[in-house]
Amino acid sequence: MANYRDKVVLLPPNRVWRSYTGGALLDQISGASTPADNHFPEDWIGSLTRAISPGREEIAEGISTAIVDEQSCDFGTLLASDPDYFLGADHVAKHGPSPMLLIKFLDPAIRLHFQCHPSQEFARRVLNSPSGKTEAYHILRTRPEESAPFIYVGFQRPPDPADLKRWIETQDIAAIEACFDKIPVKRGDTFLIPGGVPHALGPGVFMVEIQEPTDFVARYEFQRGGYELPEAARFMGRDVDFGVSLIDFMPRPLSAIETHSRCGPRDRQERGPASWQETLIGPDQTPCFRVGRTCFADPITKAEDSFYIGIVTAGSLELHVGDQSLQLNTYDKFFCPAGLESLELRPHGNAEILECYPPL
Ligand SMILES: O=P(O)(O)OC[C@H]1O[C@](O)(CO)[C@@H](O)[C@@H]1O
Repeated sequence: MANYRDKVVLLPPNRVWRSYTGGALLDQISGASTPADNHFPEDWIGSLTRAISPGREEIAEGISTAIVDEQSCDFGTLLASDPDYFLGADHVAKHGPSPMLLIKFLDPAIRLHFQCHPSQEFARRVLNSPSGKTEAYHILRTRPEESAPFIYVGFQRPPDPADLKRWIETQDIAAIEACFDKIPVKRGDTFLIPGGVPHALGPGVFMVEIQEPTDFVARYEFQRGGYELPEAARFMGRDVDFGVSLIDFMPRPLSAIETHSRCGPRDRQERGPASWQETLIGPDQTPCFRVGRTCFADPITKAEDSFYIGIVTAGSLELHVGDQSLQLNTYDKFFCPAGLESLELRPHGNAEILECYPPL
């Protein structure tokens, strides 16, 4: 194993097949010569979660590779070599040797399927899993051809469950879509989507997704972008009643979305004359993860109580820790071990880091 102490761990691209299309921007970020949208619209970051994709059961897709001390290794093997150092003894005592976190870049070219994920309570009760799939979106940018970028987070007009079941069976997508209003999004917005809340991301919305570490999804739309979902991939190998049983039918008018789904920033703490750290999602909003952001134009020393996955969401900087010195650019991402006391960050102009923390 590489000499990993007193170093951050870099997380190179880890593209994952999905049933929707996108990824041209991710290609561009990683320097591909001919960026193109295809069925690899996501980059899973610091992932120990295996993707569940129809027809790809034999491929161990989703698990991240890590780079530490200039050596490439399996991220899970690295964490397992010293869980208390990487994750923190308190985290390991409470949650075991798993980060309990999954972060992704999502770069959809098309609107995603109408879908819903189990809540933690549903996952524990029905799926024998400690995690459901509560998720959060932090919008990074939107494609210029999308003049009114949006997401759907429902229902604004909840249907009767029996009607919804019929619309799913007959694929009356217009009727399903009519249960939602478009929620406009822009760079810097953050939304929390608890398990049980039906949703669909709009086209061209490039984001960081922070979520519980599972790939559980029920999809109510069977065809998107010319791809037909096999039956087993629609309701996690179960039937339409199971798919509908995941859904929370509580009405969520746009005013409630603004109050409950749109998050932060708050709890601003000054870190320098032109630098601060703030909370985007705190433990009072979900028990599943926490999200913060550091905006800085001064050199700062950054110390945290727990491990986190950091994503440079604007600008560029030099990161110094011990004898490690790294140049990080926009959309670079890294894992900062719990055992690492502090980092020195020297921005070139204005820079911004999104911090994705595990549950408490
Ligand atoms: O059902 P689809 O279109 O493959 O989308 C699945 C994707 O949707 C999300 O749940 C976001 O809503 C991602 O986490 C996931 O990878």
